[in-house]
Amino acid sequence: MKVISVEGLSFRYRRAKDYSLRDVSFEVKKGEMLGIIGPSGSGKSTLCLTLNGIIPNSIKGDFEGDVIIRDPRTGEEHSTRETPVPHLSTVVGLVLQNPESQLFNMTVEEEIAFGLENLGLDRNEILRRLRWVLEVTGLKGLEKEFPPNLSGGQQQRLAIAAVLAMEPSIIVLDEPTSQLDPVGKKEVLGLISLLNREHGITVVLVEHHTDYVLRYADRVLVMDGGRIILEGRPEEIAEEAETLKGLGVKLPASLEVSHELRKRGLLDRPALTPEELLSRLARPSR
Ligand SMILES: Nc1ncnc2c1ncn2[C@@H]1O[C@H](COP(=O)(O)OP(=O)(O)OP(=O)(O)O)[C@@H](O)[C@H]1O
Repeated sequence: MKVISVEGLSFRYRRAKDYSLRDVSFEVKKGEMLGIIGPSGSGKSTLCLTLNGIIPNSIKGDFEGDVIIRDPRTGEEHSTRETPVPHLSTVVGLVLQNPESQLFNMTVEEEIAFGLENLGLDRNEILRRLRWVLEVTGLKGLEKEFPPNLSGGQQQRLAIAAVLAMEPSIIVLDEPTSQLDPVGKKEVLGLISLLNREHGITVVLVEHHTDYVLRYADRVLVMDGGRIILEGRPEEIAEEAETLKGLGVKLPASLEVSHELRKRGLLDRPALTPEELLSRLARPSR
């Protein structure tokens, strides 16, 4: 079942000279993890903002085409142009780069409960969701903490927890690890995999870590100049190492090495992970 359908989407910010998105079309199926990569300024963040309706409802500009979100629980379809953002955010949750910009309550539990109180849920339902998200995001025991006192990884997990409490079926994350140290990155990427694999949440992930995207995403979009220039499974995208390098996208070390070996006729296809590269190099047929 398709949960996101983007059709002929173009967007130009108010007063901007150029379009930031140009005739973008793609679909996301229920339970998929879609990775989005591309150079800086290629339109990845703008695309994320269109998926929960912030563009064009709150950030206005010239908007053409359609973004349709289907709630797999009810089967209802929402055109983002015609649906208020608070309603869409119960189907599509959005997590941004900088966790601090998303946290504004005095304690972890208030941060998580905030959106739920606004939904008008009763106390028992709020407590049920609070317990669940604290457990899933590994923040149990930190309920009374002041969010700025948490580590970067914990803060970003809290931002994800607050989004998750709305029980969206889709989560869109725009470079959620870019402000984090290596430990924080690992925590957050681990949580995203868990949500996708164990909890069936559909994930759209913009991530500079191409190694993670190529390892875990089901499908990958590569953007440049507001357009989708490549779309495929990670193995297919890995075949385009030269194009990615030309765009300035940082390749995972295993892909970089296997690309060079392949150019010299020493490997028949690219390796997505160090484990794959090592096991193929150990075999006579590569
Ligand atoms: N609020 C805005 N007003 C006008 N132009 C904007 C605005 N936000 C982004 N842009 C422009 O839209 C284009 C796409 O930017 P966007 O932030 O979506 O790219 P990105 O791929 O997410 O980049 P990065 O990886 O650096 O976050 C850029 O040319 C950018 O300057």
